[in-house]
Amino acid sequence: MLWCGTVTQQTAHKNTMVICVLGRYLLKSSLCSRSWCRKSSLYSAGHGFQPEEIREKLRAYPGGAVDLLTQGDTGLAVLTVNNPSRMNAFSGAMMVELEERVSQLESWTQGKGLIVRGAAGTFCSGADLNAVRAMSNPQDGMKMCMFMQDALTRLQRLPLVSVALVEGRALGGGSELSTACDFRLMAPDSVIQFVHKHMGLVPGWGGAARLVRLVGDRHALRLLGGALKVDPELGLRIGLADGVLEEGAPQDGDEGVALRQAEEWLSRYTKGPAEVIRAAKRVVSSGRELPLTEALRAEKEVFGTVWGGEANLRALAGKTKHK
Ligand SMILES: CC[C@H](C(=O)O)C(=O)SCCNC(=O)CCNC(=O)[C@H](O)C(C)(C)COP(=O)(O)OP(=O)(O)OC[C@H]1O[C@@H](n2cnc3c(N)ncnc32)[C@H](O)[C@@H]1OP(=O)(O)O
Repeated sequence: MLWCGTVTQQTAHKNTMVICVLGRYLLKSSLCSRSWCRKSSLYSAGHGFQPEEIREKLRAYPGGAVDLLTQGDTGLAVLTVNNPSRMNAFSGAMMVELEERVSQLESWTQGKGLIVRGAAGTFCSGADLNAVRAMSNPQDGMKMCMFMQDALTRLQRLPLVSVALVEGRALGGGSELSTACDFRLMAPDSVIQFVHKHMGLVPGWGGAARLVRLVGDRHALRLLGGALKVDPELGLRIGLADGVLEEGAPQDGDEGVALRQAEEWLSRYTKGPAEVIRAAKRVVSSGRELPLTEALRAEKEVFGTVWGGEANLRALAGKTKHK
């Protein structure tokens, strides 16, 4: 790794800038050599995880879509679970599309923030029960479980600040999807409910592991054991919700109101150079997932990608005090 030292002369400054940019490029390319952040899967063939075989099986259950809109000017993206006739339940084909959208976002190097929402004013009612019935044998269930755990873990690890915009209901797998985002914003009348118990199940898309980390083991056990309906007040109290949208439901079906509120909320945490915002998410991800020593080493590597970087040098050259 090239060290980007401080410089005194203007010419040296330019050379150092070039060296720093090159050094950071070399660092970034090595940064995600660590399994925890690169696009590798949680599972391997040894676990019976054959992604292409599973995709083919899931595509046999069509319906709905997972739409993605990226905004180059703001660095914000909106991912919409779109199956309104089924309360945005995930068909098998939508599970495959979700993974495809996550892959697109993994390649979006200028991305800073992500809003995950549902169409038609409701979030997501989990897996499509018709698909669930058709895949109820243990082998298919395990394959769907590994596929969705992998896709949602990769979504959570994106170097973008993500927020679930929860309107209406987030049930079952829908509640699990909300936990794969960094934050959750809830509409005043919305509900997050881990209904799995009523299905004779427990979460299978990674929602239990993430819920314990979000709210602690005791609240997690209450939500799973009791299939409790989490409204915004309870969500804020236990730390599952990070904000509540203002009253004043969308007028005349203007779904945009909630989305605009979510964009404004998220922009507080994504304003600034993309490389800095993405680095912030990376160091938090490593702190969230790794043992301390490894997290410190990962932090050092990420720090090296911004130390002496354009944003850093610009800030150092500037005279502005930070409010
Ligand atoms: C690991 C994930 C886990 C798993 O895969 O094991 C799951 O996520 S399993 C699924 C867990 N989700 C549920 O159990 C929710 C089931 N749905 C409901 O409880 C209700 O539909 C509700 C509360 C979402 C909405 O109720 P409401 O009365 O407002 O509307 P309807 O029930 O009439 O629903 C409208 C329409 O949508 C269909 N629908 C809703 N949810 C699903 C779903 N998960 N899969 C398939 N279809 C769903 C519902 O059948 C209605 O269709 P219609 O043709 O009009 O009967």
